Amino acid sequence: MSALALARSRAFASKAAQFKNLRFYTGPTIEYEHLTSGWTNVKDLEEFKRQDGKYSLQTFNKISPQGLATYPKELFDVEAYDDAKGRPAHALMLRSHKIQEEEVATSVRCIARCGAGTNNIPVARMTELGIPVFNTPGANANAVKELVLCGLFLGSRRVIDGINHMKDLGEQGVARERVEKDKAMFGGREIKGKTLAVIGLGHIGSATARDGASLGMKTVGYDPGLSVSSALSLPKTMTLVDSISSAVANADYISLNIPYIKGEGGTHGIIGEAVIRHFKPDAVILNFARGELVDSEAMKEFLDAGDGRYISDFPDDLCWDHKNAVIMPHLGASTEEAEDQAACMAAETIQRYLEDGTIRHSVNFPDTDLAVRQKDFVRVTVVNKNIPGMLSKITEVFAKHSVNIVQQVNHSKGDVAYNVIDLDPAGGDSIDLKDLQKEVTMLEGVLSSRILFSNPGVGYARNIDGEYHV
Ligand SMILES: NC(=O)c1ccc[n+]([C@@H]2O[C@H](COP(=O)([O-])OP(=O)(O)OC[C@H]3O[C@@H](n4cnc5c(N)ncnc54)[C@H](O)[C@@H]3O)[C@@H](O)[C@H]2O)c1
Ligand SMILES: O=C(O)[C@H](O)COP(=O)(O)O
Repeated sequence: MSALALARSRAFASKAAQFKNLRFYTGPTIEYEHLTSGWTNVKDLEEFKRQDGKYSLQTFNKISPQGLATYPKELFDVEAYDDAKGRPAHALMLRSHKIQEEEVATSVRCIARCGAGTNNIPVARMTELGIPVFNTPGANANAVKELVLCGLFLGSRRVIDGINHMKDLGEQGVARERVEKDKAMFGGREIKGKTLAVIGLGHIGSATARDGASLGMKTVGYDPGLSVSSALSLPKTMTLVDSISSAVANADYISLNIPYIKGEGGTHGIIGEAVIRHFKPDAVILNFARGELVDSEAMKEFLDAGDGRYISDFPDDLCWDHKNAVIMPHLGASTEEAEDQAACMAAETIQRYLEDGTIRHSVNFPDTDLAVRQKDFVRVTVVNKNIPGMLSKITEVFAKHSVNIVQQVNHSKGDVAYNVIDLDPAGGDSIDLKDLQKEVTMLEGVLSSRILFSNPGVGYARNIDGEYHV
């Protein structure tokens, strides 16, 4: 185990001890239902109780064992979704698996994508259901950038064609006599001094631009949502422009590094005829972002017409066998380092959310971090629609139950708002958390609530279209 993984594992072991301490809680009585996350029929309920005291984490895809090892065994059961055979999960972890809503049980509190793109997750629907979706910004960026650089070289020199040709010659036993004559078929050009356009200057795009510049390339970039940290890391000589068409107009190499977003205003087929007509006839397009960004028909016409190249990390129905295309099997993030980093980051994000209610790296929920909960305090989290008047309705329920709120935070993002509220039970004789949670959860506009106290894996309730699921 790496030093980082070991440190994480120790930190979570100390958390486990904290949970154990709660069994010695000696404050006023707290009525607390062993909430079972919507598993209403007896068989499932029994199944869920089997996991009492632990979080259940299920995985899709091949997830790095180093990341999974950061889950303390005394707090987490980790298994593949397919092995769980319908047992409910508290959290799901995946890579490129296209997850369906029916794979997200009512017990699921969060989903983490070990990687950048979340287009394989129905994020809008998860928001409606009050489920945060996390990703791991930057965790695999270096791996992808290195493959983009590889694509840059593959696009400038006919290395793959040359290698295949040598195999043919070898089979015929004529390699030595033909090599010097035949190499004229595979001439190339140099990277230095050429122009690299980078579309999307986030973690991967900005790193690609930096390395392009250090190879002696002129760099041009386009990103309407450029973050301050990315802007500060761009090469000083980079020219920023205000449209994709302007960025690509004089580019010899074009790197796409933007997310795929379906629907109106999204990025489906963004590299279509209207943009491609601005390409230089011999431009090399590097697509290590998503296949759906490129209109295949328009790309094929471009490849047919000139000496342009298409280097892509994704299947393409029309260009896959084109002589000027190099298509790879989605290898960008498939390095040991990237897989470990993404899985460790996702695992930490999930653990912090499940244990403290903290939100970081979510694509649909606001960053939220309330100061550490004191040992005997009860933490309640509430997810609601981001509509006026919700906060006062929520706090009214707490006031009605005469509980003392000691600290709270409320943040919103898009259609959703998230509250973390700490209660001090020492003020009164008892807290009826069971009724309080039901009342809060069933407020119109509330989607779900959790009580972070007592055993892990209990205390989750959802309001699904006016029905209470615990
Ligand atoms: N091939 C792989 O294995 C692999 C691995 C990681 C990521 N990816 C893909 O690469 C994408 C980028 O990854 P990242 O880590 O750099 O993400 P990132 O979020 O750090 O950066 C994306 C950038 O794109 C910009 N952007 C969004 N829409 C744009 C548009 N229409 N035009 C120009 N810029 C736009 C954003 O403002 C942001 O700065 C991911 O969404 C994913 O689809 C592929
Ligand atoms: O968006 C991403 O992070 C990449 O496409 C990586 O996908 P993978 O984890 O399935 O390799």
